[in-house]
Amino acid sequence: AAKKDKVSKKLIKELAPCKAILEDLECHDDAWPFLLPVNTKQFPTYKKIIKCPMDLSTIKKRLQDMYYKSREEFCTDVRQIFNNCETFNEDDSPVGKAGHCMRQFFEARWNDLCTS
Ligand SMILES: Cc1ncccc1N[C@@H](C)c1ccc2c(c1)OCCO2
Repeated sequence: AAKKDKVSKKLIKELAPCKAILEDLECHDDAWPFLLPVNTKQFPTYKKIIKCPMDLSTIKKRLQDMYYKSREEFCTDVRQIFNNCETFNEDDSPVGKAGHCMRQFFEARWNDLCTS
């Protein structure tokens, strides 16, 4: 039991900063395209083109459900949002530009975390 407690304490320590980063992403001016899963009725080709849909509300739920076993798993899901955005949207489209801006914001926050 002691070993397990050590692991879960480490995990809470690791994932607490991820929750803070997620909250900052959610309230960013350019977060609007990424707050909820892309509506595949509104974008019928999305499901065909994007194999791993991801959005901020899904990541929030996964954090709450203790789905992530490490900080890296959280980071991979966030990057999935921006990779999907680049695949589906033109760079100079409103959504494409928002994706590049949000990715830059995230990677800077992620670096702070990893160098803190
Ligand atoms: C991130 C993303 N990638 C591809 C397609 C959509 C989206 N986001 C949705 C919310 C979205 C983004 C932009 C919209 C929209 C919905 O509905 C209509 C007008 O513009």
